[in-house]
Amino acid sequence: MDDPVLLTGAGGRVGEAILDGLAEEYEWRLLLHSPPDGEPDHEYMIGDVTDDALVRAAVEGVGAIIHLAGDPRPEASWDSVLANNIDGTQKMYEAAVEEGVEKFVYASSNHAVGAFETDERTPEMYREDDDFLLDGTELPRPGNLYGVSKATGEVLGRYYHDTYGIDVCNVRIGNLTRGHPPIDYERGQAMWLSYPDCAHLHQRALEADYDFEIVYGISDNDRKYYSIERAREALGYDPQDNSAHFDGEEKVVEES
Ligand SMILES: NC(=O)C1=CN([C@@H]2O[C@H](COP(=O)(O)OP(=O)(O)OC[C@H]3O[C@@H](n4cnc5c(N)ncnc54)[C@H](O)[C@@H]3O)[C@@H](O)[C@H]2O)C=CC1
Ligand SMILES: O=C1O[C@H](COP(=O)(O)O)[C@@H](O)[C@H](O)[C@H]1O
Repeated sequence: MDDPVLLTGAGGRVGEAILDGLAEEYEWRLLLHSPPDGEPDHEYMIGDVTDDALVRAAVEGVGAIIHLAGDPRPEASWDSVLANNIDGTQKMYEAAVEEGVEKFVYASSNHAVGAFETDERTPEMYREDDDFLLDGTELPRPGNLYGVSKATGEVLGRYYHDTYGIDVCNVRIGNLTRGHPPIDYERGQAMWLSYPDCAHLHQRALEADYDFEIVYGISDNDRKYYSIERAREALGYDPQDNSAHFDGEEKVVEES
């Protein structure tokens, strides 16, 4: 990707993981919601993704967008996800197709399919010996309004891809934590995404050739109930981390 890459929600956790790993790999344009504490190392703009004029200015001249901005709280209200997640994503897509942006990488979520985790399946499905596996071909099944907003973002991508041809990669991100997997949280360990694997996955989403994809964004965890085969096949994703290699905060197995 030779053109600049727009990273929305750049001041958040996923943005931090991506910039940690890929700061030098691209010419970044960051979209921040509020003024940063220090001076960022990259070009940046400040504003809200529901602001048409700001969004158009942010998208001008970029070749790709990684769209992270939004309300990430599973308990977020309808008013919040309607504005920040759904309307904001639609405005990003509209500006992207008008500007001729090639690739749109969208931060979807495990919560788009959270209602597959029924009382009958849990907690067994979070364990290594259970064979329940979602692969991205299933219909969304959100368990909260935040999940509804993430599924809606995926459908917006389907529409803008089918109608305007923009390449779209929806990443159903699991549970991103820095350094080690969540502790005493089987579900979080099953869907752990390490910071380095997060950066690598987004790099592959910027570099690979595809049309419209839905992939799961997790590390190569033994416990997984999300398949990462589509991410491997379509993007060339090759995760290096596995929550089973940790005992609490300690890494107890080194990869060979
Ligand atoms: N952290 C995780 O484990 C997961 C994150 N995601 C998704 O990844 C994306 C980023 O999540 P995090 O980095 O964890 O959240 P975060 O809250 O750390 O970062 C989100 C950023 O977006 C900004 N933002 C929110 N509304 C905005 C608006 N209307 N206009 C402009 N900026 C706005 C916030 O100020 C914040 O800097 C979200 O879309 C979230 O749904 C999905 C699954 C898991
Ligand atoms: O979509 C998201 O999912 C992660 C993991 O969900 P959780 O219910 O196990 O916490 C969450 O941490 C993150 O904030 C959210 O955006």
